[in-house]
Amino acid sequence: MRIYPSPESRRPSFTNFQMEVSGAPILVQSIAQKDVKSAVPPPYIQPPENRPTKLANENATDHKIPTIDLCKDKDLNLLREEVEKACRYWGAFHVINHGVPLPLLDEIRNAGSSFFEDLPMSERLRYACDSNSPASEGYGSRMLVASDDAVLDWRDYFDHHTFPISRRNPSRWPNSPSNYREVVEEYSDQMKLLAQKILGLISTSLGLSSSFIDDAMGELYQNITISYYPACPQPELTLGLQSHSDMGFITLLIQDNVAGLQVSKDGEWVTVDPVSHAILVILGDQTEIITNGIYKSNQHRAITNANKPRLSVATFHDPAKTTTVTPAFKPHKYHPVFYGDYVSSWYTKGPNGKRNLDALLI
Ligand SMILES: O=C(O)CCC(=O)C(=O)O
Ligand SMILES: [Fe+2]
Repeated sequence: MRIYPSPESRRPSFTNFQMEVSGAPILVQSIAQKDVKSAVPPPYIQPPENRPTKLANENATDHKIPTIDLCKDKDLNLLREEVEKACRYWGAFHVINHGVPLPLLDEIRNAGSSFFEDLPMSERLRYACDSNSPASEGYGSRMLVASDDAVLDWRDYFDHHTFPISRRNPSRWPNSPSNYREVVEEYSDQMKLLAQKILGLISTSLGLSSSFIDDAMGELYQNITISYYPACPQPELTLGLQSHSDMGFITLLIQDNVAGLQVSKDGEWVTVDPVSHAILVILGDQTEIITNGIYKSNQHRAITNANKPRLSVATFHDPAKTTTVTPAFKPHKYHPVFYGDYVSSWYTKGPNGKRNLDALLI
């Protein structure tokens, strides 16, 4: 459980800090570039119990996250068994031979790094998201809006709304490099296909029909978030992204060659080695609910490092806010969840590990 500092020892709130530095939107990139060379500002300092105890890799166990080969001629029973094991024991796994063209993985990583590294800040700010509404599209840094006391993540991001097609408006995305919008659209379509394939495997691995989860999800809502973690002068005090599980059904994530993503396994943090051609599948909270807890959503976080910036691309697959998700097996271990309420609660309270999901346990 997170221990909040007593009021007297509280760090300056984000709002005060914001005023101190001129009222402009606060992006970690601008802080990392000019204001801070040797110390991070107080709003980014994690309480001691949340700090990474040692730096990159050193505190990770030698567990390795499972890798599942999705090659076409694979025996279907073997494939389901591998999926079952990975979902039951990890809630996250790499897939290879996934059918997504490999050059596309590099193209979206390159498009992202070009936005964060090649464009001047004034240009990037033309795409600033609305920092007063959660999950708004565009360039931003702050994930949560409700609490001024939340410790801030050492991360900036660009969020794209990609499905349903009615939400997709490429003119709101950068157009440099010149293929940026095209790459994001193509990547979005490919991720949707892969997510549906994997949700089918997850369903059949539990004896459900292959369209069971897809049908329960209803209209698919997909967001693509490119996260950029600038090098951080004090990685031992900060997190790139605090510990959380993803809210929806399934997240497909790729990273660059800088390690930083850690998944929780049996109470320990395990660093996910970057594998450039692999895609990481992360089970979200709705998958835990619909499988009645047979499969657990994966708790994960990102750490920072002092030497290099890091980039990841996460593609989230969620139900509509009007959808209710109910466990597929009885007796139910979770209350049915009205997804819109779940999202509001997540953004109001913050993730803090898996507390929002724990609140639904019967
Ligand atoms: O950057 C990463 O590797 C993790 C990103 C993530 O967990 C998220 O955006 O939900
Ligand atoms: Fe996540």
